[in-house]
Amino acid sequence: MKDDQSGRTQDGNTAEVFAPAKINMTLHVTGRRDDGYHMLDSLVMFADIGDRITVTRADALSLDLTGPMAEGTPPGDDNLVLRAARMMGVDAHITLEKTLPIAAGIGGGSSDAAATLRALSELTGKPIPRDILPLGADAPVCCAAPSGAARMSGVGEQVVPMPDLPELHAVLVNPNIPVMTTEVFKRLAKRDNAPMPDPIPSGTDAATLIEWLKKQRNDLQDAAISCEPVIEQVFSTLEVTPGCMLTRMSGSGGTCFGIYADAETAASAAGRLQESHPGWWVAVTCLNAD
Ligand SMILES: C[C@@](CO)(OP(=O)(O)O)[C@H](O)COP(=O)(O)OP(=O)(O)OC[C@H]1O[C@@H](n2ccc(N)nc2=O)[C@H](O)[C@@H]1O
Ligand SMILES: Nc1ncnc2c1ncn2[C@@H]1O[C@H](COP(=O)(O)OP(=O)(O)O)[C@@H](O)[C@H]1O
Repeated sequence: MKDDQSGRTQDGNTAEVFAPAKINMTLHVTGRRDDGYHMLDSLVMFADIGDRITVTRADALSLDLTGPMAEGTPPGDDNLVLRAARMMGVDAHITLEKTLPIAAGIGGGSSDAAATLRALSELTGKPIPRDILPLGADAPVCCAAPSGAARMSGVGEQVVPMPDLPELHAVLVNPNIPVMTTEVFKRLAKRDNAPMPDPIPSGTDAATLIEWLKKQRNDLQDAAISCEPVIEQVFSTLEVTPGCMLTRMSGSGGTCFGIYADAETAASAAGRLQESHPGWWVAVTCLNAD
């Protein structure tokens, strides 16, 4: 998601920043540090759907939640949007339009926090702090979202832009059951898996990238399924949609995605999925769109 497409506006008192869904196209767990955090190697892309943050200058810090997913979003001090504002040391009235499901493996909270940092920086001219990892392991990669896709490693603090990847047409499916990231990591059977091969292919077309992605993994999938077996049903339902070229889970789940050759095929698959499973959250999206 490039900056000029972020929907950011500024009139002196207000700034608005789009907080895209983060999709882990791959997620290799390569080790564990002494503090319990896991070493990751992940190719991350951003969707053209997400939440929206609007910040307005004010004498005190406050948060309004709107949007279809507002109800499940923590309204208090522990909301990552408020934590990001406190980290910036800026008082503002913040509106979070919540569209993404919560605890879904698509980085909603981290993306909201990163968008808040960018909006407040835009509003005040203050720089974004260098160490934003305390806002979550996904916060650094989400802060880099305007540059597009990235390879994330370390425990999430190392982010290398991947500027030359094609866009991909996807359907995201979440069974509307929150999955706790800590619990998924706890249930991992193997923690010392191979990283992605080097280099990640760039400058290729979508079909070549998809073939490469098929050989990569999300090492959290089995552990997430053991937490919430319905994820297996999400996979089997996605896999049989016409034109589905690849399925994977994002992050610690439970959102899974299918990749399709074009927007029409993806939209048709999404229609079928929503019809057969009205209780699931289904969204068509373009990943890594210009
Ligand atoms: C797994 C990933 C992959 O992108 O995505 P999500 O499923 O959250 O979207 C992230 O690493 C999650 O990032 P985030 O949700 O910001 O994580 P944090 O709040 O920092 O950590 C939540 C918990 O996950 C575990 N954790 C997280 C990151 C990491 N590198 N090693 C870990 O072991 C720890 O148990 C930690 O207490
Ligand atoms: N702005 C926010 N949006 C979503 N979740 C938030 C937010 N602020 C704090 N949280 C908390 O963060 C946890 C992880 O949510 P989220 O970031 O949506 O999922 P994930 O880490 O799976 O990508 C939730 O349990 C939620 O209570």
